[in-house]
Amino acid sequence: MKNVHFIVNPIAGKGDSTINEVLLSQYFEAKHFDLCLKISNYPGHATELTKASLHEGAHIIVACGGDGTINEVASCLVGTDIPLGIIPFGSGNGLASNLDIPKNLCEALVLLRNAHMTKIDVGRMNGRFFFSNTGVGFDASVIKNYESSNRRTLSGYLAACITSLKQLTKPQEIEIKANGRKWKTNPFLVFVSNTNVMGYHLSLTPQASLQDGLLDVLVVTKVNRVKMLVLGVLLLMNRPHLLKEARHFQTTTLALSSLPGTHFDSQIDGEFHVVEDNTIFIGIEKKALTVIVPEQL
Ligand SMILES: Nc1ncnc2c1ncn2[C@@H]1O[C@H](COP(=O)(O)OP(=O)(O)OP(=O)(O)O)[C@@H](O)[C@H]1O
Repeated sequence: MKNVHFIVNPIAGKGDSTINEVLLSQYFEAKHFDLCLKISNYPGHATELTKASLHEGAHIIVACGGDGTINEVASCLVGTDIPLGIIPFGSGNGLASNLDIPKNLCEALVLLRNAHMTKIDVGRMNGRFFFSNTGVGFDASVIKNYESSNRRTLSGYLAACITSLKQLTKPQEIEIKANGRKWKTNPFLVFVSNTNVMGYHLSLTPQASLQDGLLDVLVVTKVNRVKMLVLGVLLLMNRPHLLKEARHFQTTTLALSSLPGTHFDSQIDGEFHVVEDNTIFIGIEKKALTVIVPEQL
């Protein structure tokens, strides 16, 4: 008998998920599977529910939501043998897109039932895990505006980009250390990714792989508004690295530091996060999470 626990974020995406016990029982026969469906009632609740599921002996834990919900659930599974299942109910669904997990609920349930597994890398930013991406600068500002707009759609995301452009101030100078080198720059954004999609099928790092043990980093130095528009167009074409001011590299560690007394606004897997410090250390844990994926992956 396999215990499969589903943790559902009811507000993810359009907030219209139709998952229920009756539907699940059509895919998971009662003689082989013991199912448990839990609903997240507030931010952070999915983490508490996942920890409880681990104590209750779950064999598989399924995050039903977007990258934020996956982050809350998967952070409890890193380094364990308990596989993460994903039902992509989110808006952007960066990790699910990279893993080719279908958005269609029935197809995603068939995939879970087949339970083909693989291991993926996990990013860590100052002790917090990320599975898709993290970033500072313009990227964090967009997520801050996106969250406050309460419109978790592509048009809401684009509107947040425009608001962030209007609010743009002179970027602070930071020091970046990676691959044994260090340099100072005033970046428009520093984006660090484990996945080749950041959400909505858009990508700042189309060459990234979930299984190469490397972080893909895109640093865009100070740019004027025209260049920002060019970056926006290149982003829509998934070719942001073609911008002259964009520098892409791969690394296993990355350290960012700003002047003493300052702090970083960041985003982790699409959720706004204030780093109460002037240093950020980002690393990668190779193949530290087991995930249920399509057989051909
Ligand atoms: N009942 C709830 N009410 C309000 N917020 C919740 C609730 N349950 C979870 N959350 C929070 O909702 C946030 C957004 O969830 P999630 O990222 O899964 O959806 P999304 O933003 O639509 O998808 P994506 O990140 O893929 O764009 C998460 O930060 C999570 O902490």
